[in-house]
Amino acid sequence: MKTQPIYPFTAIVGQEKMKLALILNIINPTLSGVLIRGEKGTAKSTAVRALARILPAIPVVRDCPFQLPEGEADGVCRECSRIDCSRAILNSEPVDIHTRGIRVVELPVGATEDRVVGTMDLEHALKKGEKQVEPGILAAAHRGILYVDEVNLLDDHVVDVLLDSAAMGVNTIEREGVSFSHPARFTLVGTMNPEEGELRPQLLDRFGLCVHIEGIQDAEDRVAIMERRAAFDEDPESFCTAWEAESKVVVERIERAIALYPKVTIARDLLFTIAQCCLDVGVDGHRGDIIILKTAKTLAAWNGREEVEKADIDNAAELALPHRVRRQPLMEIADNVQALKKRTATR
Ligand SMILES: Nc1ncnc2c1ncn2[C@@H]1O[C@H](COP(=O)(O)OP(=O)(O)OP(=O)(O)O)[C@@H](O)[C@H]1O
Repeated sequence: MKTQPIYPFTAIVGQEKMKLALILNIINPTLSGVLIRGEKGTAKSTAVRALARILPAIPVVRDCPFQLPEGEADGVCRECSRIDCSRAILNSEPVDIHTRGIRVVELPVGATEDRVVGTMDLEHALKKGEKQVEPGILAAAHRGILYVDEVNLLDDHVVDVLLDSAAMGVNTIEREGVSFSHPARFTLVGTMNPEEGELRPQLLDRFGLCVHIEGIQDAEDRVAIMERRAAFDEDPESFCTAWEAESKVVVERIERAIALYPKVTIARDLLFTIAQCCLDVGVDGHRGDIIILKTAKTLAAWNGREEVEKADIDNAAELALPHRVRRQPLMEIADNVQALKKRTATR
């Protein structure tokens, strides 16, 4: 089946911070996702779909509702009696593996906890002694990107479940003491317009990175957006071909960074720099410190280095701190660390 052309990632004008936050989460999925706060129509969903499109394809057992590759399959398949392929895997029969692109799964507005987590048919379990599982959105999102538009309008409990899975990489479906777990490792991207209500600080804190996004103010760049979009709509295939070489450069850089990340080191005095930065802006808890450290290492890898520099910490703090700072009621979330420091100094 021919895939629909998607507006290319590299053709997105500006919005560098958002693009970088997305890329860093692809390189290092333990960054626990990105929250994109701000205006509508600023290429948020375009960027996510476009990034997924250029990432290397992955092997998946055909029709597996848990998106498993063959090697990861056994543990889950033993209990996934509903699916024919699991029997084949357990009997060491050949299974049909296919290669497909990274998926972007969108969480529908008003999704319930059952829809997100999945459900189990208890009657079937009691009668037949087999777990009959109805996989949820977290199963569909495994090894892909979960895009949650207007995350601030979701039920708090559902957001909690999403953030738990994003942090632990596992989802557990539980009914009356019967439980079923499956891997659920995905890049979580939440978007929200703060004018429509804030997320609770406890939930904000669990998004690894946060970027503020607004419409581009430069007239020339706005013209570039119009021209590029018009060119894409007129002839999507030629437009994508024209941007292919640039996309390849980004993908190769991501692949090099993924390979380099485990080798990245940081000098101990820079850990003190991170700790002091978090103390200066008044962060609750320690997630901020830990995420700055991981982000700084990921930035070093993205920049082709095996050692973290002070600039990586400054850039990481811009992405990891704005949503983690203690605020007074009705105070807006600051979008840069300088503003945070100033605010703390005048308290
Ligand atoms: N910086 C940009 N570069 C290229 N195209 C852009 C840019 N900003 C917006 N667009 C274009 O504007 C349109 C809206 O973008 P998109 O749907 O990605 O916005 P969004 O931020 O996801 O909006 P919403 O919050 O309403 O879901 C698309 O046609 C997209 O190509």
